[in-house]
Amino acid sequence: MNVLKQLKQYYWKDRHLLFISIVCLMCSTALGLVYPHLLRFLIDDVIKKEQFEWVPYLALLVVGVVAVKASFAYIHGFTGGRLGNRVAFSLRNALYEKLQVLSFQYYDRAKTGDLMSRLTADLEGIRQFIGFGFAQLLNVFLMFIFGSIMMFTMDWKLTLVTFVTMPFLVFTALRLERRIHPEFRSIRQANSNLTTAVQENINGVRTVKSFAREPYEVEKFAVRNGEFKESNISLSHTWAKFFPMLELLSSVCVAILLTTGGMFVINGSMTLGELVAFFSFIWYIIAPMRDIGFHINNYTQSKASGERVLEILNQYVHVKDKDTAVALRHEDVKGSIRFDHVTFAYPDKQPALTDFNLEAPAGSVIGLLGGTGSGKSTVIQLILRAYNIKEGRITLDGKDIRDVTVESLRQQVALVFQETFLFSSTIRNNISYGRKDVSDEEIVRAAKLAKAHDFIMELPLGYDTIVGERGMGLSGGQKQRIAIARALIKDPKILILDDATSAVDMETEHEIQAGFQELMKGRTTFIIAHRISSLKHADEIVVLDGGRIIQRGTHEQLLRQAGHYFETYKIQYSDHPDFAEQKEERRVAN
Ligand SMILES: Nc1ncnc2c1ncn2[C@@H]1O[C@H](COP(=O)(O)OP(=O)(O)OP(=O)(O)O)[C@@H](O)[C@H]1O
Repeated sequence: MNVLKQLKQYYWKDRHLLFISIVCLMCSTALGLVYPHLLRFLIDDVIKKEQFEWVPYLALLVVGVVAVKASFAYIHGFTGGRLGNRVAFSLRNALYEKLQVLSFQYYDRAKTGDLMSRLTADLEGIRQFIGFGFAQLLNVFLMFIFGSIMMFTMDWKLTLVTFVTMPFLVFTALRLERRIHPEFRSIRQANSNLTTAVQENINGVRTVKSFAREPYEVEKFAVRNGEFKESNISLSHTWAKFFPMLELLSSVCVAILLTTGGMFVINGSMTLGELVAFFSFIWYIIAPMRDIGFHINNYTQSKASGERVLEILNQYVHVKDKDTAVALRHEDVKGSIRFDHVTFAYPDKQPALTDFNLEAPAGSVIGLLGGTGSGKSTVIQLILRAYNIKEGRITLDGKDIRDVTVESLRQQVALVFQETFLFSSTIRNNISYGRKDVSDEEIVRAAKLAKAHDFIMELPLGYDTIVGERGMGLSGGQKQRIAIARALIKDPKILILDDATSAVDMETEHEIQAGFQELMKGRTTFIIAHRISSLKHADEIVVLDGGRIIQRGTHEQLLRQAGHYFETYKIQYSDHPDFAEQKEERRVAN
């Protein structure tokens, strides 16, 4: 019930639907109690006393009762359906909203397939339970109470005798609940593992095919599918074990009733009509007891689902605004960034940056160079406040970035990654993604600056061409140019190019960079690149190794020093005419 309590805010606002649904189900159940009385009347007062003129009235009454009962059932179904769907709607929105605010730290470990299964299968479980399961579970108890009251008022001795197996029935039903709950949890987990396997396989289809690893993938899927099957089989085993037991215990009740009740009728302490009515009432008790397994099943399933959904909703958000955080105004931001003795480690890892210091005045260009894993991307992530730092501070125009709202901070920054993600939408929408109101002229201007306009115009639908989620039909370089245009349109104060020109050839890189020269004016730019050609115009180049700065200076200064920068230069420019000249300059300088 704790899960239901935690989910209260999602269904409580529609409580009128819940109440109507429950009341209607109760009324429908209560009306069912009329039948046994009608039966008793038919046998004892009509058939035995040969008052057959009552039969048509009784038949009409039954039709009337059925019609009213059906109306209540309809209202129960209608309101329950509405309630379930409304709850699912608000939960789905809440989950999606939460997914937007969860920090990078969460996504570092999250599995897409798992998240998808929580947003779909688990939500469906909750919808079913809140819409119908809850009212039905309550109805089970009501049927039991109504039925027992009726039976006790008719013949309390017979009722007591009949109820002798009830404690065993309840005990078995409760044991069943305890057993199947963990099984449902493993089914849900196995289901999400299965979804993850499919999702990763589809996402990585090119890698799978290029390594000819289809058989391995099939096997991996078969293992997970096997786990899913085993969890389901284990559940049906439990079910198969318990269900006959519940059936047996309820049949014992009926047998006791028939024997004892039969004796009562024979010795005249009960009429035949009363026994028949009693026999109908006993189903009011047995049916809920026998179905309690099904309802408990339903309840435990949705409880397991609810736990998985709540796990996301209750997930801690690492990066969030302080109460005193101020929103930056775009026009006031100049863009100077400063790292002040920053040491940062990803969770459970060695520091990715150690005592990192950097001064990037507004409008300057900072180049970051270093081997794989040296910490370049981490510098960028920290500017965006993707993670919280524990030591040191990062400031924007002198303000600690923890004192400004995350949204307004990120609005000042535009990023172009090595890997471009395009949404399955038109090229126009992909370019204008970072801003709300953008004119076509601005889109074209940005595309021209990013050298994307010409190839876009060659596409059959131009800017209205729909690209797939992986930028279907576009080359790596073309995707990247769209990403560059997307960054340009944001008119950012801080521009970050994370290996942004790695997928384009040298000539295009040169062209794009010519565009960048204009773009970079008035913006602080961080360039991560492996090519010296992308960095050499930077005002300062920082060379990183193992999270520490090992060299810093301008291109010219660094070329005059022995070290990583010059070694990289040597490798990239060894067959370039400038190289001999540079070598000579260095020799003279040394
Ligand atoms: N999300 C993450 N979670 C945990 N550790 C990470 C994460 N991202 C990076 N790291 C670790 O931090 C260190 C620095 O990584 P970073 O991505 O900053 O290097 P990089 O210089 O950008 O490398 P590359 O050129 O290969 O992209 C590495 O040891 C890396 O394994």
